[in-house]
Formats: sequence, structure tokens, C-alpha cells
Amino acid sequence: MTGYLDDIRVDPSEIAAQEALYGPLTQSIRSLIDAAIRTEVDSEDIAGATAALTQVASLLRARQIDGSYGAQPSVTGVQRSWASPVIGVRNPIAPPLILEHEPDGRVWARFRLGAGYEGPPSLVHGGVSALILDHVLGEAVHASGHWGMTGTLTLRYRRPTPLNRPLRADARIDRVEGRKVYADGSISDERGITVEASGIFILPTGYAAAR
Ligand SMILES: CCCCCCCC(=O)SCCNC(=O)CCNC(=O)[C@H](O)C(C)(C)COP(=O)(O)OP(=O)(O)OC[C@H]1O[C@@H](n2cnc3c(N)ncnc32)[C@H](O)[C@@H]1OP(=O)(O)O
Repeated sequence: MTGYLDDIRVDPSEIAAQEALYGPLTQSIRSLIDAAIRTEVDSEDIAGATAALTQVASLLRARQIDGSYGAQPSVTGVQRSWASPVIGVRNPIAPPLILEHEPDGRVWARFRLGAGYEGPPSLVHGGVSALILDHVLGEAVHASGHWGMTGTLTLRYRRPTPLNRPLRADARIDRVEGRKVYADGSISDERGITVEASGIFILPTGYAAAR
């Protein structure tokens, strides 16, 4: 079976050029999502904005890939997750998280979540916290030289997570048992942990280990 991480390398300058091109587009749409949720302009302006956006969408759709973005190769030959809803350079719904990797394998990110991530009023939606923790735990698994699909993700919501405040996500792997990698992590605000997570990531039958 073909490995999930194909060993194809793309010229770094081409990737940098693509990031410089698509990054600002994504940021504009991110800002648009927030504006669409919070706007109080009159109905004529809403109608004008709707028409303008329909035009923009058809401009972008003039040439596009079939289906979803998939696993595009990166400089290092591993998957380039530009469509990820957590870290994606080309996904406006990604906060995005900029992940930092420590030499001991810990993975963390600082971020803020605005109006587009609301659950209870002025608080982060629990599913959004789960999304972020699934990804950050998965990254810790990947950083350890393993790869796996999320088999089980267990969350404990200890306190509400605030919108529009500095947040931090942390993850590390706990242990490896055969094809299963156990990882732990959390989201914290300035006062400490708000959500704790533990996950079991499983290398599917028939797939080769990443390293
Ligand atoms: C770097 C990028 C980070 C990205 C992070 C985001 C990750 C994701 O969102 S992944 C998407 C969500 N996850 C999925 O869709 C997974 C769907 N499920 C599957 O594909 C399969 O059920 C899968 C891969 C989990 C296991 O399938 P399979 O390889 O057939 O497992 P199987 O042979 O039955 O079991 C292997 C071992 O795992 C255990 N196991 C199987 N399923 C689970 C599970 N869901 N939870 C816990 N343990 C499990 C079995 O008991 C067995 O344990 P042992 O070896 O001790 O007997």
C-alpha cells in the first residue's frame, strides 16, 4: 500500500511563494467571517456584500482542484496540511494555530479564538476545543516519529474556555503500545487548564509506520 506520507519534495522557494500568495487571501476571508457574524449594517449593504462575494467565489472557482486539497507534499516530503481546519494556511476557519515543537517532543501553540468559535455566549464551543486538541495531540504523535488515526479522544472540560483571550494548547505522547500511541494534552487560559484531553492514535492495519 502506498504510504500516507509520500516521499516527494517540493522546491522551498515555490512553497514560500505559494504561502505569500494564499496566506493573505485566507486572512482576508478569516476577517470576513468575523465581519459577517458581527456586522450591523443595513439590508442594502448586506445585499451589496452578498453580490460582491458571489462574484469573488466565481472568480476563484474559474480553476480549481477536484475534490478536497488532500496531502500535498512539502519541503521535507511529508504532508503539507494547508487545508487543515486547525493549522491550514489555506483554510480561513483555522484560527490558525502556529505549532511549536520542543526537542523533548512536546508540541504547543498560543492562539486566540474570536466570534466564529463561540459556543455558550462569550465562551469557546466545546467541539472547537476538541478539534484543536485532536490536532495538537496528533501532531505530538507525529513528532515522535509515529503516525496514526485518532481512535479514541477523551476530553474533560474543567472550566469554560474564554473567547478573545490568550489561550495555549499543549500535547505530548505518554507511551507507545504496538500500533497504538497514547497522547495527553490540554488547553489553558491565563488562569490555568480549561480542557484536558487524552487520545489513542492507531496506525491502521496495512499502513507502514512513519519512521
Ligand atoms: C499531524 C496531523 C494531526 C492530525 C490529527 C487529526 C487526526 C484525525 O482527525 S483522524 C480522523 C478521525 N479518526 C478516524 O476517522 C479513525 C476511524 N477508525 C479507523 O480508521 C480504524 O478503526 C482505526 C485505524 C482506528 C483502527 O483500525 P484497525 O487498524 O483495523 O485496528 P484493529 O486492528 O482493529 O485494532 C488495533 C488495536 O487498536 C485497538 N483499537 C481499535 N480501535 C480503537 C479505538 N477506536 N480506540 C481505541 N483502541 C482501538 C484494538 O483494540 C487493537 O488493540 P490491541 O493491539 O491491543 O489488540
